[in-house]
Amino acid sequence: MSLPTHVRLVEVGPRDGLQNEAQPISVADKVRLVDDLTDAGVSYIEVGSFVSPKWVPQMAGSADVFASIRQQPGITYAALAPNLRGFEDALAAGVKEVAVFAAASEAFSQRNINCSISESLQRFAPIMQAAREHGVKVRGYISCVLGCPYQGQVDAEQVAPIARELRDMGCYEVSLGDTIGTGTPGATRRLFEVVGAQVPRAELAGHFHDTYGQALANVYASLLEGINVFDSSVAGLGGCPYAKGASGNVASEDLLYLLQGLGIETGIDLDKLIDAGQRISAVLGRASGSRVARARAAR
Ligand SMILES: CC(C)(COP(=O)([O-])OP(=O)([O-])OC[C@H]1O[C@@H](n2cnc3c(N)ncnc32)[C@H](O)[C@@H]1OP(=O)([O-])[O-])[C@@H](O)C(=O)NCCC(=O)NCCSC(=O)C[C@@](C)(O)CC(=O)[O-]
Repeated sequence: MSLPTHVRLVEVGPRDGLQNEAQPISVADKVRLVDDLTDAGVSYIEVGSFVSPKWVPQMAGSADVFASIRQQPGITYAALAPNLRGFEDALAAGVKEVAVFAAASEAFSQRNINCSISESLQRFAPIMQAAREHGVKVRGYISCVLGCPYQGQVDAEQVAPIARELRDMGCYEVSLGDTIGTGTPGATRRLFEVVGAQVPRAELAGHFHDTYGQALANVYASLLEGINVFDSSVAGLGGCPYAKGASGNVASEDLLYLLQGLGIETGIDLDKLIDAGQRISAVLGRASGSRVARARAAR
């Protein structure tokens, strides 16, 4: 398969990246991060989550963040919604696109959203209905597609029917999440072969955490499978509160560097993206998780 000429990056740093941070991060710092990403030319930014603050305290101020970010036309500013309550809160905050999140492993589903996989899909049904009524687009996530922190191995055959169900319910795209980063390029290719037989590849995205250092290789394997949308996190921020030891997503700067090297367009300015990552890393008081950003800083 030939490589695409254009890839869409879904920047999840402000949500997936920050949700696991123990230290308080001010609304102003979150707003600054989103605005910096807008200025860098990112076309899709996941800004926050309308989840229970008891479960994920760091996302509690998401409505305040939405109220203060500088929204530019043509850019999607999205949020997670686990249930109808979350969807309604997102709607009240002016959110135009939400993401629902399921898991490929029963154990992870219970730890993350306190219900079984099938119950989670039932919970999404009223969200899909309300979203249709309000003209809100819905993206779907599936976690643990290449391994689960509680159950271990997850087969692609477990992922495919959930992806198909999310699509049938009305998700315009389903992002397959390697939550604990154990996936390898071989397993990634097989995953997209199996899931791609049930859901068109143009409606699938890759979401790779870099815990085992495989994320960029998995992106490349996905490109070879015809996948054109990837989630990433500026400065490699992140980890999942319900996957102990999981590190951040593939760093957006490193992903962009890879894509630029392949001649693939994204519309994003690498220097500005690096600046955005350096600024939030300074707020967090640690070095950027992006190797490209660190290499540039050392020059
Ligand atoms: C789904 C629930 C709410 C179920 O949690 P529950 O305890 O079963 O829910 P409940 O309906 O029994 O409600 C319990 C309390 O939460 C409140 N509540 C209920 N819903 C909401 C809401 N939407 N917003 C705010 N508050 C809410 C509700 O009002 C009540 O408050 P109380 O009466 O105790 O004061 C909970 O488990 C939850 O919020 N989980 C979120 C977990 C999460 O955000 N995980 C991280 C995101 S997923 C991820 O990172 C993976 C991904 C997407 O990146 C891909 C990958 O890497 O794999």
